[in-house]
Amino acid sequence: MTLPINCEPLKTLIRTVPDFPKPGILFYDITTVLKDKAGFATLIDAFAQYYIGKEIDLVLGIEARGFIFGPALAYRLNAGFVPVRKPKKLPAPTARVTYDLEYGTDSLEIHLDAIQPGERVVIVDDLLATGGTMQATVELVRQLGGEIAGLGFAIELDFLKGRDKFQQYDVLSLLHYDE
Ligand SMILES: O=P(O)(O)OC[C@H]1O[C@H](OP(=O)(O)OP(=O)(O)O)[C@H](O)[C@@H]1O
Ligand SMILES: Nc1ncnc2[nH]cnc12
Repeated sequence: MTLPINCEPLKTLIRTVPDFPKPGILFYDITTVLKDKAGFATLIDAFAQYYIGKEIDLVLGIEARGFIFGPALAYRLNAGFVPVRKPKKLPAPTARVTYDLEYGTDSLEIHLDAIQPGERVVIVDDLLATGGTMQATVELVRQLGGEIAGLGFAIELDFLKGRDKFQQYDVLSLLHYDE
């Protein structure tokens, strides 16, 4: 069996910004790893290695930062890509869910015809904090009858315990932070 890709060295490429976007929030900025060609490739390779062979039909990316990882991963898995978007961006009929964030509330939408019942879906995002965003997306997939094969994050903020919301799912986080 191939050893999992160790992403730990990429922590040196992730910038933390205090008090963004609000006082008291330590923001994990991925732009600094994205612009590093080996860093970005390592993240996509690590996701791909985990999901290859799991018969994934669709990769869903959550606006905005899930759009960075989702299409690259979908290409590697020979899967389709579906955008999950902030309200009023998608042109055709949608399902919508409203949710709480670490720093506010928001809504997400998906096209009603984006997933056929029984299709196997991986949902990706850059970061798991409270899990509200992913929980809303899981609800959208459930409404459309998709089968959730996995939830993938580049970064997990372990101390916010967002993972507890997804005990029945296969959650992959490439990097973990304890504070
Ligand atoms: O686990 P949660 O507490 O829900 O937080 C995680 C979400 O928050 C951030 O997105 P944000 O809502 O800031 O939107 P953006 O990607 O458009 O900046 C991040 O990219 C995740 O999607
Ligand atoms: N602390 C954080 N840093 C980056 N993105 C986030 N999304 C929610 N919390 C975040």
